[in-house]
Amino acid sequence: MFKHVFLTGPPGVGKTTLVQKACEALVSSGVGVEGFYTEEVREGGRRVGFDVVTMTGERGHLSRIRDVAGASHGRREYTVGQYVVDLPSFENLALPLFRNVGSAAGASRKVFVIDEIGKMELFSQSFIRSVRQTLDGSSCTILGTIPIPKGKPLGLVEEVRSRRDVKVFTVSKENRNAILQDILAALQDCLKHTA
Ligand SMILES: Nc1ncnc2c1ncn2[C@@H]1O[C@H](COP(=O)(O)OP(=O)(O)OP(=O)(O)O)[C@@H](O)[C@H]1O
Repeated sequence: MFKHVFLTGPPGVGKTTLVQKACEALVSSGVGVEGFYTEEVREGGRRVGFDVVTMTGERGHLSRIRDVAGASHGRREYTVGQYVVDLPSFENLALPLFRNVGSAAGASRKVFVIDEIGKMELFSQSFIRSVRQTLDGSSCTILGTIPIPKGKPLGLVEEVRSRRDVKVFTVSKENRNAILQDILAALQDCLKHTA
């Protein structure tokens, strides 16, 4: 019996788009949706970083390329390739969402979106703890995304992938236009068991 649904697949294949379509359908059918997704930020045609966007429309930095990130002022820098992760900004926006969904009043018939559990997000130990708590919690269904394995295994990502209560869909260019109904069916099934 699955409790959570995760999408995986290569970068840019359409995971976030599917999460957004699934959320629209869930909201139309009366299911509450909370959480966040990440969105690339472009300036003058080039990608300058990523933002975290909550379901209620709040937005903050997740990362910026080095030349627009500003000076670190001696603070420890967390980087992924050319991107400098803005850990305080990410944590200020994302962590309160977990606290809310974890409360008894906020949890049932609700889907909590975590898009994504990736290298940048995993610099936050508080985020890792919050994800684990939500995965283990009794009444909330997660719709999340994880990257495909590449290079050094990412602890929490592999943990999620191998959990018996997580249904993982692998998104490809071939199936991305046909997989939404299967994702929604899996989520409805999860919700039946957590309601
Ligand atoms: N089914 C589709 N058909 C055509 N284009 C699509 C489709 N789904 C997504 N795209 C386009 O592909 C691009 C990447 O989509 P999206 O952000 O959903 O991918 P992603 O897998 O979440 O990427 P990332 O790994 O960077 O998070 C976007 O420009 C989006 O409009």
